Amino acid sequence: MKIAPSILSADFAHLARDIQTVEKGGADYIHVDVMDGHFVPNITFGPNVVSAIRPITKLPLDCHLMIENPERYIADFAKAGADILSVQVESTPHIHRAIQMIKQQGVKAGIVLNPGTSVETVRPVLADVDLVLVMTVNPGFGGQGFIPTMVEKIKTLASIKKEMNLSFEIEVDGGIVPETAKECWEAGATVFVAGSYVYRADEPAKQMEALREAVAYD
Ligand SMILES: O=C(CO)[C@H](O)[C@H](O)COP(=O)(O)O
Ligand SMILES: [Fe+2]
Repeated sequence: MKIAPSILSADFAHLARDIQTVEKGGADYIHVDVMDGHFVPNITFGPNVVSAIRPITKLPLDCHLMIENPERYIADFAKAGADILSVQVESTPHIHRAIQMIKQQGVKAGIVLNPGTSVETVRPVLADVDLVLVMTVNPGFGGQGFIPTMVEKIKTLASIKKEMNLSFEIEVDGGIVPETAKECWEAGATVFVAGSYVYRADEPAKQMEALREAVAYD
């Protein structure tokens, strides 16, 4: 499994410290939640913050764009140092074009499905992406409860992936704790975003270890 701590739950006054803590603790990616106050009712980081944190970690920056018409900012985020750029399929009428724009920047391309968006919607572009992120909460805020019906959706996606012989990662985001991580892993998820579970604790490294253990012993 890969663990991607979300800096949405970090202490913004000590972002460098909090990123380095999870890097030392064995994180695989740093998950950066970009929110514009339109697509979701919250505002967070822009490309300037991505370029500021780029030099302080070797980990890939996994940027989750929750912004309307993300095409406008793909080049900016790529130049800022994003390694994976994932766009919400509901945020643009031109998801295929957005994916191509991300790839032209030499960055890994991901697509994100809100809880109410079906996997069938993205079947025509699955062969073009490196990652599919299944939102397991409604996007906008950290600390929300996992939506249990998303497990079935992950299973459906994993079965289409197998049927089409594709190799994209299946990422889950929202309400990830050991119990939900285990369910998502068994359903076929491979990358686990965790914000509040990792950061709202005294020892983020121990939290990540607990996620790995939940998956290891089934
Ligand atoms: O995309 C997100 C919210 O829109 C965050 O990545 C997600 O909510 C992580 O937070 P938590 O693990 O606390 O649920
Ligand atoms: Fe996210």
